[in-house]
Amino acid sequence: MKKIGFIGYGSMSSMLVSKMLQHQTLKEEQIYIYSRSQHEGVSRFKNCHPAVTLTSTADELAANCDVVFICVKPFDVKEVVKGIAPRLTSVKHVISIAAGVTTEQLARLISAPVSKLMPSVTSEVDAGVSLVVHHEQVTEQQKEALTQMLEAFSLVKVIHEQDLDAATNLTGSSPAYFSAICETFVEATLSKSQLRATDAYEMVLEALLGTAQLLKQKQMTFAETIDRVATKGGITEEGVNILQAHLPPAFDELVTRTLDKYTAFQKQVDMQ
Ligand SMILES: NC(=O)C1=CN([C@@H]2O[C@H](COP(=O)(O)OP(=O)(O)OC[C@H]3O[C@@H](n4cnc5c(N)ncnc54)[C@H](OP(=O)(O)O)[C@@H]3O)[C@@H](O)[C@H]2O)C=CC1
Ligand SMILES: O=C(O)[C@@H]1CCC=N1
Repeated sequence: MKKIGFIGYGSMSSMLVSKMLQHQTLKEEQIYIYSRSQHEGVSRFKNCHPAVTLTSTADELAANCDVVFICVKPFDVKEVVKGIAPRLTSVKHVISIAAGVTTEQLARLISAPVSKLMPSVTSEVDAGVSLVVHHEQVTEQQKEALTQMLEAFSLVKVIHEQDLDAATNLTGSSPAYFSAICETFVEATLSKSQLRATDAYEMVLEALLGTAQLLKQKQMTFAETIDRVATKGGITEEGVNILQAHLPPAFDELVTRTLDKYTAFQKQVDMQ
């Protein structure tokens, strides 16, 4: 039975561990966690899952585990990985979830094959996409094992690293973008109506869910959905026209600025 370790027990790693346990893709006995701060969430998790091993150092975790997930913030990755590099030999598999740190940057530090995973907070409700990139030397068995760990609670897409940052905008980041759009939409509506905020929130939430279900279950395209709702010469058409006029520059800037930030992160990691 392979031992699977998680370095860092924050928002994403706690979600990944809980989901893997819930869907029984991992057993408690297989799981090792190293939490630098050993915060309350870690002890609560250990109380619920007594067979999980909490290690007192990252080195102890790396020495014991076959697969090591690096779940720390981008600028902490290098320090963590350098500290355990001698343990990350060619028989192990290292999986980093840090945005803006490439597999190549990690491969330069260790002998173990490296993959990158971009999870999504939407996997908390068994939805969303897990983006995966494999560097050279990751074996077919390791690729398959990672897919199996993730596919119970997400759609797994294995892609080329050159597209990872752009794809992350559509997956891992988009719940924040959709929320920002809905928040603005609700605020504008509230400023011109007597609706209660809670009702407006509920209305937009149900509409959002329904739209996603329509698109998915009926396999409707975005254009078809717009056509079904925006009657020619009607009211919605007016709203769609406004969005189609104003959104392209906003999204163009969003994509440009976020991709530039990934590049800046990579450069900063190189300089560390
Ligand atoms: N939030 C999201 O939706 C997504 C996040 N990501 C990536 O996931 C990574 C983690 O993000 P997220 O979970 O949101 O962030 P959190 O701040 O919730 O978690 C980061 C964790 O890193 C740990 N940590 C920091 N420094 C060290 C260190 N030197 N040694 C050991 N552990 C350390 C801390 O864990 P502890 O206190 O347990 O030591 C902390 O909880 C980031 O790199 C981010 O780019 C990727 C896709 C989506
Ligand atoms: O915002 C971030 O840095 C990470 C990457 C994807 C989602 N959250």
